[in-house]
Amino acid sequence: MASSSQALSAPLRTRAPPIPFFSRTSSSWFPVTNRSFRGSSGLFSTQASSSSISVIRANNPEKFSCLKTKVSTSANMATEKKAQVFDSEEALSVSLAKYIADLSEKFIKQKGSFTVVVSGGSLIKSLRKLVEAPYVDSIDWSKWHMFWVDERVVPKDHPDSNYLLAFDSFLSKVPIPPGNIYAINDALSAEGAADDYETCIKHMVHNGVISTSEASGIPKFDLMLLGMGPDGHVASLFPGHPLLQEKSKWVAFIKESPKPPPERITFTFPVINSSANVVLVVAGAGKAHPVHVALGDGQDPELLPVQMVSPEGELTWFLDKDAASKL
Ligand SMILES: O=C1O[C@H](COP(=O)(O)O)[C@@H](O)[C@H](O)[C@H]1O
Repeated sequence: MASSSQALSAPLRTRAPPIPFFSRTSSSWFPVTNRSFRGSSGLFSTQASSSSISVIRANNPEKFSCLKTKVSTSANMATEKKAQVFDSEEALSVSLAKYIADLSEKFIKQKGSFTVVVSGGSLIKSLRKLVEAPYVDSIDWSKWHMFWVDERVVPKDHPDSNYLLAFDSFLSKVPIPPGNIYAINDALSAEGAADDYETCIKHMVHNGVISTSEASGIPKFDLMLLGMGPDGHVASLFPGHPLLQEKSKWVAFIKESPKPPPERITFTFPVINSSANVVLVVAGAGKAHPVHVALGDGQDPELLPVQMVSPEGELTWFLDKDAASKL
């Protein structure tokens, strides 16, 4: 990475690996031109409606059931939602690790790299089986490129940092090259950090590490691993917030997050919905309502952000039985 040699200006725990920052002063940025943003197409339509749901009992005894939902997002486009429901969060994390390892192998074979976006929160704990045998040894970590769907604007050694959370339970246990870990620049303001991260993404698109959607030119990550809050928020996109409608920025900032800390940066729906694969990992009874609204016939007075997740590629839900209890 052009800027990977730039030293961290913020204090970091000594055990944290050096991570690249993306500065506007770098001479290596290449502006992405001739790329059109997707307009108000059905891909991030807010009016998704279920057309068919089938529930299949899976063979795996640890797996409670498998549910497939075909969701129409516009007259001519459809995203198939797949949901797997597990008896326990433990069983969920075992199956999630295999799912990710299989995708890693497929993309590395196809294109020589694997671009993975993670959220913060409980998702990170559900990745724990990936850093155990057999995956810790079988995955080609050197080909991984890791990004964040959202980050809190706090120093990297702050307990609220999504980077620190991922570092402690995941990054510190696998040999992803430090230059392939794209954390935000925590020395900047929220606005500055969002701009800087978008510039980083453009650079990675330009150098071919991140693919783009043929339809829109928007970055198309190989895998986006999302959590969801009890209010149905994903990334730092909260119910009723104007950022839900952001269509031109790839990375936006928020200074008044309803969930602390208030200052954050986040990928926007055009980027989330360009992904080749989105996985929504949700566990716990406290999240049963938004799951019911997004996948079943539950109602909410307002459109939940999670209902707007409708990627070009595949959307797969990993649920434990408590989160799926209202389905
Ligand atoms: O604040 C955030 O919350 C969501 C959901 O977190 P969870 O602990 O309820 O799973 C998370 O996905 C996001 O990355 C984070 O910044």
